[in-house]
Amino acid sequence: MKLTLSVIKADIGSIGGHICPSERLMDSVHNHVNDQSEGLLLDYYLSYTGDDIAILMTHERGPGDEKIHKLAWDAFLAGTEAAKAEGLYGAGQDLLKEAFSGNVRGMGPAVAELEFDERPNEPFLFFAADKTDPGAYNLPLYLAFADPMNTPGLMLSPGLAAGFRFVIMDVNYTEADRVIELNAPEDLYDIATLLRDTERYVVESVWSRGSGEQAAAVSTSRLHNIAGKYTGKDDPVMLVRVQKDFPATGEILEPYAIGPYVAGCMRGSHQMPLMPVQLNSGISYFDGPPVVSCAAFAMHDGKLTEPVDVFSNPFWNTVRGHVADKAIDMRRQGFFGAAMLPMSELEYTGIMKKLETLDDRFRVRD
Ligand SMILES: O=C(COP(=O)(O)O)[C@@H](O)[C@H](O)[C@H](O)COP(=O)(O)O
Repeated sequence: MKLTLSVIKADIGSIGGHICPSERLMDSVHNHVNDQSEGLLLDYYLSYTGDDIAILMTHERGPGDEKIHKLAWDAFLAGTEAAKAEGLYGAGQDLLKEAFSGNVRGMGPAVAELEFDERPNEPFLFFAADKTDPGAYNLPLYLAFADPMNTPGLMLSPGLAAGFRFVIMDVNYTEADRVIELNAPEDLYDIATLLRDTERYVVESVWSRGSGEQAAAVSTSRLHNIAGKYTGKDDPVMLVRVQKDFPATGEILEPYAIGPYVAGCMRGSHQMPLMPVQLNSGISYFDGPPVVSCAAFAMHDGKLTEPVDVFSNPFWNTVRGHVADKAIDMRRQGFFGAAMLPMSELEYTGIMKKLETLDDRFRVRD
């Protein structure tokens, strides 16, 4: 029987603006998952990153399973009630549809799922980001799975020698899922050509070409495609299997030391550096900076070990310092130039209305 790892996350309310869920909210989601897990889940783990709550679940029911997705949806509904009772900001924000219809995809919550035959030892990483969108993982995944400057395993390990297949989604296409499959290393320049455009092309999954096994799964939902207006950034989750036929944990983590500029932060409309943070960290400076957390696990027969908080290692304090410096530098230029996203990507419609009004006031000189 294959095992499935499902992570489903949502922003359903926060203390003090969009910064962090309350204890009562976390408890209500936890209680619901705990009460409903029997006979469905092998194990689960709950955490938050910024104001997003993620439910990581292990089970044998395969990706997209109605009962698993409903369990998470109902847990978020229970949490929303707790959020309303406490007057939290944005209660139920990511639950964009009235009624559950078989699967949370397209309903607001973000989903990433992996199905595999469990190895005798099964190490994997669970990433969660806030105040940014799924394109934030493009660079770390490219470097970890396709660049020997980052991942010496591509040169040194026979298990990685055949390279990796990237499945990339065009997230601006709203009619259906539009994807392309490209192979590293042969298609490297084509992969780079797409992944540089983080707002349109997003890595959905990565596969080992040697074993055929799936290495990574990323949530690719775009909330504004579902809601038709800004309802918060997409705040992506990701699962990555590591070691042996996959990159080592350290090779997956190395790119996060760059603190690359990503879309998001204040009002989802800025370019700010991505800060690796500890598990269960809130948001602060300029509704940001965009943050990413990572929990490392091992599992056996679907039972999870305790999480290891990889970005709590002292090494990452220096990185956080660099990222904070980059963030403050960028904020010095306010709305100017690269500090804000291009007009087409601005998450608030107010500026578009303003431009229309100003357009009427333009006149062509004789
Ligand atoms: O990006 C933000 C929230 O994102 P999130 O929902 O947490 O993904 C914030 O910067 C808000 O846009 C900002 O605080 C204004 O919020 P509103 O007053 O419009 O709710």
